[in-house]
Amino acid sequence: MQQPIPVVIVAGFLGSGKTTLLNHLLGNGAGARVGVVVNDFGSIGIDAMSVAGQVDSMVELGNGCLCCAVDAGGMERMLSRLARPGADLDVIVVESSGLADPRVMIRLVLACSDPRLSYGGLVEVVDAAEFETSRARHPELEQHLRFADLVVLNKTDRVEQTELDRLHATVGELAGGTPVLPTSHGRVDPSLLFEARPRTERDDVPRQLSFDELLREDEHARGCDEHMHAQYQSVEFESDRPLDPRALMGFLDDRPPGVYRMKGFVYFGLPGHRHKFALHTVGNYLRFHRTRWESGESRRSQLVAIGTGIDPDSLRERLESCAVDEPGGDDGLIDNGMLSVLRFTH
Ligand SMILES: Nc1nc2c(ncn2[C@@H]2O[C@H](COP(=O)(O)OP(=O)(O)OP(=O)(O)O)[C@@H](O)[C@H]2O)c(=O)[nH]1
Repeated sequence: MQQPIPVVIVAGFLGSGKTTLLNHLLGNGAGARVGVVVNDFGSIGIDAMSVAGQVDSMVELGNGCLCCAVDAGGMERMLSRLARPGADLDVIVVESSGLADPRVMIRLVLACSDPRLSYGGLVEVVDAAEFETSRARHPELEQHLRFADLVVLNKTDRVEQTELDRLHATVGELAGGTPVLPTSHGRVDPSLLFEARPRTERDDVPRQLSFDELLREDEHARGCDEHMHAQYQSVEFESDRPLDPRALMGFLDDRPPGVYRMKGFVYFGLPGHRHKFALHTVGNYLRFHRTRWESGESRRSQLVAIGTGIDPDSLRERLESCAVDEPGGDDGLIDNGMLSVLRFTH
């Protein structure tokens, strides 16, 4: 019989770099056929749009956290669909939402009885620049490290070397001996992940909580209220009208309180700047990336804001006020506002 397809879970807090890592794997997999399950917390599938086109086979689950929106049967159906004969996948990567509980994700994969599938390990992505702030707010993030088979300490370019060394040690300690790989932009050698042995097979690594304990723990039965995502909300905004760059930058400089993460695509519609601009904010971090519109894709902006205590109406109102009928307006200024966007564009 053929070897079962390993199912690797990629988890990590909001904006830590999971999609970036996934895209790196897809682009550098040395010919490996990769199937993907993507899960967005918001109802607009920004992550799915960010990986589409590169992946051999994808299942998308939007509007809810995989760990609560899907039961074991649902997970098995999704994975079995990807593992269908003919798809000939080498690995399936499940990218969980930034608010999912990795323990639940592991349990869902382990509960699959399809012999074509096997659990391939948990990769926990940590944002080096935001970790200390995030774990102060969500101490459960420390626990998540303990279930990882590999911790990717991402965004090392955003911290000083001495701080990085300190973080590396702290994360390593919290992860209880699991390897910690410092990197930037998710540039992890794919062979590390596709060959990662699942935790069930590893007896040499000190653990604070055994795998059986993890499985026995019925924390999820206590309900979703105790998960991080119960505290979080997502607010979606879409517009067919172009957004004025100066107005949008004004909004981004003064983001509504409670917004931790924003992502999506922006259409400015200005001459020379008609690309699809991907927007990401994580904490104070702000970046645009130029991407391409698919052929036939309508030129529009789609944004998702994720955070706590956001007033959805006022957020949408403020974004709506950035939309214009005619890009560029007629103020006669040479700088049409794009300079401030381009300063944050990579
Ligand atoms: N400076 C820097 N930016 C990074 C790095 N890795 C990812 N980013 C950026 O961080 C932002 C968020 O990255 P994503 O890969 O979308 O993060 P994510 O974990 O998938 O986000 P959610 O799915 O919303 O939880 C994007 O702008 C990335 O380009 C890195 O190593 N360094």
